[in-house]
Amino acid sequence: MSDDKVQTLKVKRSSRLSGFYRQTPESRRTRLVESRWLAPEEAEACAGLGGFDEACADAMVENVIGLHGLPLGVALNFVVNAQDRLLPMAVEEPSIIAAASYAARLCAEGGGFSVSWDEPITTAQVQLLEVPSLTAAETVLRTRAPELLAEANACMGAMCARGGGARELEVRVLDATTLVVHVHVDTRDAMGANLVNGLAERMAPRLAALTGGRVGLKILTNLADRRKVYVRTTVPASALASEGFPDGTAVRDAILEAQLFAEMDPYRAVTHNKGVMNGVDAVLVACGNDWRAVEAGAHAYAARSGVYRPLTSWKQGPAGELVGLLEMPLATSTVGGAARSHPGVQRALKLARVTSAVDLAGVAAAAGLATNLAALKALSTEGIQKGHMALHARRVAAEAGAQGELVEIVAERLARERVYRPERAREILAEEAGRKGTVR
Ligand SMILES: CC(C)(COP(=O)([O-])OP(=O)([O-])OC[C@H]1O[C@@H](n2cnc3c(N)ncnc32)[C@H](O)[C@@H]1OP(=O)([O-])[O-])[C@@H](O)C(=O)NCCC(=O)NCCSC(=O)C[C@@](C)(O)CC(=O)[O-]
Ligand SMILES: NC(=O)C1=CN([C@@H]2O[C@H](COP(=O)(O)OP(=O)(O)OC[C@H]3O[C@@H](n4cnc5c(N)ncnc54)[C@H](O)[C@@H]3O)[C@@H](O)[C@H]2O)C=CC1
Repeated sequence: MSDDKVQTLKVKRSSRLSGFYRQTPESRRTRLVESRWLAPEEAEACAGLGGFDEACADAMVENVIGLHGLPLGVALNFVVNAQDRLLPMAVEEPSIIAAASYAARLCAEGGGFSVSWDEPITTAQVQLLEVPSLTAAETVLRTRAPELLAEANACMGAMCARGGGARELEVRVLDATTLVVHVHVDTRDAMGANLVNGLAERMAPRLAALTGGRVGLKILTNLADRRKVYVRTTVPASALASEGFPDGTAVRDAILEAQLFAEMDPYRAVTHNKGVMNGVDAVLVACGNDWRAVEAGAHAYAARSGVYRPLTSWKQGPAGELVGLLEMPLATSTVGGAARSHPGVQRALKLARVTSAVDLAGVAAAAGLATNLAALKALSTEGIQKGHMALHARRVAAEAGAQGELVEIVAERLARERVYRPERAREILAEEAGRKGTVR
């Protein structure tokens, strides 16, 4: 066994880092080193732009004129499949990381998150138009499927050697003369977009020759419904009690009502799902994944019945507990894409102890179930404004010109007054700066 593995077994890292949010970024990094989540040099490398520079950026996209930063935080308290995890989150919106950490703490009281997943299948679509006989085309494709899959695998030896490869060929009829051929490929730790797009282009002429059709588009589908992730969590009703809401069962019932609202009304379901994507996207962005692909797939999946529905479901369990489930397509990667070219991505994956693409999908989905729970709990009790705006107040204070400890002082006063206007922030700042004799 490697030294690293022995170390991992000896040191059980906790994701509960009490008081973390009251620390400075620098002392938080030190804390991650002390608690053995990061090596000292990794923690140091997180500072600033984390080693991301113009040369990296210029190699990544086109027409680069500079860099664009986002805050990188960590969500605490996650226990996923009985293992403590810290989740890196890159996001511009205040209160999401706090919400994820808060809900993960509630879920930890019921044992955390149980996560499972499908094989990492990415699907290529080859469109065939003007097919003379759909019946004959379907028959020939089904008969030749083993041979076509073998040919597909012959052009991706390295992927097959990793345990991936083409798994199934599916034929779908779109109209009287149009077929689409799906090639389902296990792409292991890659999202697999470039791989299956290349495969679709290679296979298309042969598919056209076999069916007599004309080749149309050749591209993956982002409705990755063969690549789903499943998360379950349980929160004891007693854990839901909070200041001003001492009856946890009443909070649970209010969350169940909120769930019903989302099930009955697509206008509400969209916002409900935005609360899920708050957590999912923040983890995906930190880990350099294609969140647009995941977003597109998630919403198509939410509407698969013909009506847009919530991605999560909250129910009452047999012992009165709150049981939450999330099922969604989640095509992730730990190789390829930005993983190669962005130094922060490798660090984020390491901090989260991500072992594979499906593992990343599992923790991102756990984050999504958590942010959904936090939002529903806030909405069902004190309302979203109190917690969210209290954190938003820090941004208002900073925008008004507050620096250092004055950010917290001004933000606290804004939150107490429940007024978040920039002019009020400037007034408070002038008072506080005057009181401290501080030049801002
Ligand atoms: C914001 C909280 C967590 C406060 O909630 P609270 O009850 O005031 O928190 P607390 O002081 O009791 O602390 C509980 C834990 O929360 C975390 N926490 C607490 N404060 C911080 C902080 N400053 N920074 C980092 N973490 C924080 C931290 O983990 C802490 O545990 P501790 O470490 O003390 O043991 C709560 O009000 C909440 O979850 N609100 C929901 C916020 C939210 O969903 N924001 C997203 C923006 S709104 C939106 O986009 C989605 C929405 C709402 O439209 C979706 C929908 O409609 O369904
Ligand atoms: N509609 C969409 O979603 C589209 C997305 N894209 C973009 O394509 C990129 C993702 O495509 P990929 O093919 O995943 O990336 P990629 O082209 O960087 O390929 C990843 C490669 O890594 C190699 N690899 C090394 N170790 C591996 C392992 N353990 N498991 C699997 N592969 C391993 C394989 O050769 C694999 O093909 C993203 O940047 C995405 O934004 C591109 C076109 C369309």
